[in-house]
Amino acid sequence: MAIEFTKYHGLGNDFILIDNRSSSVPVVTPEQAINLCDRHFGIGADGVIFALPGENGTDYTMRIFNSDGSEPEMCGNGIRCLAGFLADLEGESRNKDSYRIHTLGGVMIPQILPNGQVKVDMGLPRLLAGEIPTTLTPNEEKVISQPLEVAGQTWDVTCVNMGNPHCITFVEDIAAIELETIGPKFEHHPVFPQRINTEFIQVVRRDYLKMRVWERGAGITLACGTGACASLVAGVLTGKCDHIATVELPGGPLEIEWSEVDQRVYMTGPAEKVFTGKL
Ligand SMILES: N[C@@H](CCC[C@H](N)C(=O)O)C(=O)O
Repeated sequence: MAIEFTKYHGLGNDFILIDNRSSSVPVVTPEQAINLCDRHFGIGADGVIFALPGENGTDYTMRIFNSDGSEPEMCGNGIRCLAGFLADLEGESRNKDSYRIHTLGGVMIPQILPNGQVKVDMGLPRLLAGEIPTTLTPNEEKVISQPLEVAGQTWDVTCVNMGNPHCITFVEDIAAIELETIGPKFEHHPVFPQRINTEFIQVVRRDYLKMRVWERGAGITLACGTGACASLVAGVLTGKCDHIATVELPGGPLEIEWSEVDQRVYMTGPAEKVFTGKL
């Protein structure tokens, strides 16, 4: 069976998008996703994203496999790409600029703006240790500026769940972090039973953060949307940044707001179509 796909990226965080609207079961297995994501022997991507029929009254469902075949609950850059993909699939029959998307991390609402950027209502951040999940503190407590031993060093970490789990550390200079060495040690640390995405943040100004990320199931990526949202929330919780800030990633900037009105997090950034193909 031939399967059509479209390659998209959000700030260099790249995905293979598949039209899966006629079935609730992804047409590609996690093992096949690993091969498709391979940058030498496959198409090359950080993950495979499926546009499935909506559940619980939503317009569509998004599922995603990481490049290691694991299934995360949410993907920020991916959901912007999905919005662009759905708009393309709907073509002239499209009658709205925003979608309610069911994900394993909750309902997300991407809106395609007149300038082509996509603004996503990412919902409420979850902060309790049991919601991250982490065993760093008791289940009902927040993990804000807690010490964590990783690779013989004590790191000051804050944990935020944006649909998926994140552990954020503020540092003087993100360039000095040996991400490929330390990233896997955070990801597989026993205090994170579902593994973790790890962000290192340098505060340039209260409204400008620089970020590098080691993603669970994908390693170093050029950008992570949920990670940028989680990092801004961590910055507010630790008094380091404002509620609205630009987060600069290796692939480019995202605009993030943790609304003081409705406490929801909003992310705005690009979604770029690269090419289409057939498997
Ligand atoms: N790059 C994504 C996050 C993808 C999922 C992540 N690797 C996980 O396992 O949670 C983003 O833009 O949010």
